[in-house]
Amino acid sequence: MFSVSGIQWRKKWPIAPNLEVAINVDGIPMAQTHRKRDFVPMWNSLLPLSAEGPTSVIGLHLVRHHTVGKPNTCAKGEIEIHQLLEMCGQGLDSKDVPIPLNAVGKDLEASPGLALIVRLARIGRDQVIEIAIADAVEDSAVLGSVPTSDLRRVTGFALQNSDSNLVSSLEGLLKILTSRLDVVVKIGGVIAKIHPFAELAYNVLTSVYDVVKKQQNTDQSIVQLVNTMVDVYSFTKDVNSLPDIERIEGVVSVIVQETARCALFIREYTAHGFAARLVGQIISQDTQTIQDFMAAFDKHKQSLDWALGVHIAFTINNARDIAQCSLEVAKDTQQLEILKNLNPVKMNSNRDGCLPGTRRDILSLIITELTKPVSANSQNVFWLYGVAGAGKSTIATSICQTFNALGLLGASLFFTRSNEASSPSFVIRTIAYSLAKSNTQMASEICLVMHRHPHIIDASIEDQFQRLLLEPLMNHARDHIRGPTIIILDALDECGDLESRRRLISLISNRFTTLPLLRILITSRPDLDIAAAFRKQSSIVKMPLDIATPSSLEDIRLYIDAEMMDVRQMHFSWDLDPTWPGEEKINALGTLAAGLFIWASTATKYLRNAHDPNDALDHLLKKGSDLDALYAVALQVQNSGKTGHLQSGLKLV
Ligand SMILES: Nc1ncnc2c1ncn2[C@@H]1O[C@H](COP(=O)(O)OP(=O)(O)OP(=O)(O)O)[C@@H](O)[C@H]1O
Repeated sequence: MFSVSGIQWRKKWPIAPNLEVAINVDGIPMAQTHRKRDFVPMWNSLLPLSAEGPTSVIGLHLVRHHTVGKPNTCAKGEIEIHQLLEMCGQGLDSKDVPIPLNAVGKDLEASPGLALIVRLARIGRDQVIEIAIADAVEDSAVLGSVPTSDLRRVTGFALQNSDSNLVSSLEGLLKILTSRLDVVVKIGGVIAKIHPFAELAYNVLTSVYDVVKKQQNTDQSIVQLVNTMVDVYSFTKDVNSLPDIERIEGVVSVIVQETARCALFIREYTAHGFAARLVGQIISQDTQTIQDFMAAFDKHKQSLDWALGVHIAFTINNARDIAQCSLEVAKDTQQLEILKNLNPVKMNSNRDGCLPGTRRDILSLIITELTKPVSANSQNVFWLYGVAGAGKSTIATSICQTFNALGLLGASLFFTRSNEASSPSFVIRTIAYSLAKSNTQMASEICLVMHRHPHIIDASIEDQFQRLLLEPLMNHARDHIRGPTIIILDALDECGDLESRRRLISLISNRFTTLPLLRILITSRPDLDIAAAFRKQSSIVKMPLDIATPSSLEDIRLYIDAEMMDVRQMHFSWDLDPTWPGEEKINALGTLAAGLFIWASTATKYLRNAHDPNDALDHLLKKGSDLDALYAVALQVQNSGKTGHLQSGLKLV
């Protein structure tokens, strides 16, 4: 057991220094306590030591870790084993013993009372395991998120399987990591941009935990990786005392995104990777990936320590940059030149995603579905359908942003009727081009196809599908067991017309389900041709976007409430009350919207652009929920010359 007595810091720190005790025996490093952020730390750790004999010297260093830079020893002491045994009473139920320390450097006052308090314990191997694991899950229990029965079960498991220390320690580490992530999921309840990633990482790691429990073998490298993540998440222990969580929001959000990506990797690795490694297929690539993740987490830890310890605004590469770092990009310029011959079109979304805090359930459901482990017979096409203006494209935009940040986005095509590029004939080759751009293996495969079939872009879309997508993906999948790559096709009903998209719809419903590695999210209105083709296909997962659910109605209310801030700002000269137009009227508008975001967005645009916001609001409430009536009110005001900005809003509708 370790604590420290007589500690007097020379400086006043804004937060407690990060301390550990490092122990060596005869100069050989033996063990260290976990790091503790406390002005007077109590580690309470059990540290197994072994020594040559009674004259071996135990060296103890009190080490301070910094937010940046190397750790330094701030006090040290030493004692011979036989002295320690005498002081402790031969180790049987021994008493606390102070080992005097000398202050080193400028951190601590030299004080005669400065000492590490230790106690000897003589224990068996099983007890070592039991204590180590109980110690490991203690943190989770402190967080209140792990029931005691779980604690006992983990310990029990370790004892029964004391030959497979590695597995049990990975299991214990995963348990801590998920309980720490649970804290972050709860923080994500407040900071919406963290939430989807934290929830994804939590769900995936929980499933890894279930797999690991059953495995007899695992890799030391994965144990180290999870250990590194556990270390990064130590900040969750201080959540209640953190000065203000917003200050570290940027760093935490990057960490959580990295964790989600890493969790997906670990799941693939533990589920499929082990068998593949046995036949020696992907070992070097995985080793590199694990090292990259460890390096990234170390970097994030430094950023976090920096943000926690130094009270300055901290700017970090945005998530996109981080994702791009590990994305395999087709760098070969020659390859890029060949790929350009695919004549891809740009159909990116330039709109905003969901207002933070809205659409949580459906976003979480879609993310979970899209990230399920890839297996030969899993469903891989997901169709989100709903009436006009329900909010499908906004959801697709959020999903696109999420997977782009995770580095898992293969292609995204946002069709719009007014854009000539929204033609079925461009779809397959644009997907192929995007996939090639994001993955070097796919780039090589597709370039090979283009070399063999120089006129492939003039071929039928069925041929293009076979040669540019199916065959390259099959070849690619044989050698690379990796997480899913996401393809998004938004507003399929706006891609061409009934006649021109007939073959594309048939291709999607009959052949896309055979594509390995890809997960495809399609959104559309339930137009007859699309509904008829997808309805009968059991391998397509159908997700209705129901506008009448309580959560949809609550989301709209949240949205209107948020938009009113803009309306008040726009009409600052009216000196509106900060709560204008009041809860009752916001609820009335929410009821009129009846789950249709397009109604809410048109109505709030109308209020923003009106001359007299009170007058406009009364008009709106009188006219009821009919969209036509809403447009009529809007046009009436515009024709009377009271607004000059409304037309653009109406065009959008
Ligand atoms: N979760 C949301 N948060 C903020 N705004 C939203 C949200 N959902 C929808 N909106 C707003 O409502 C408008 C309509 O939404 P969206 O275009 O996503 O609907 P849609 O179902 O795709 O419609 P359509 O079928 O006509 O394409 C958008 O312009 C957007 O401003």
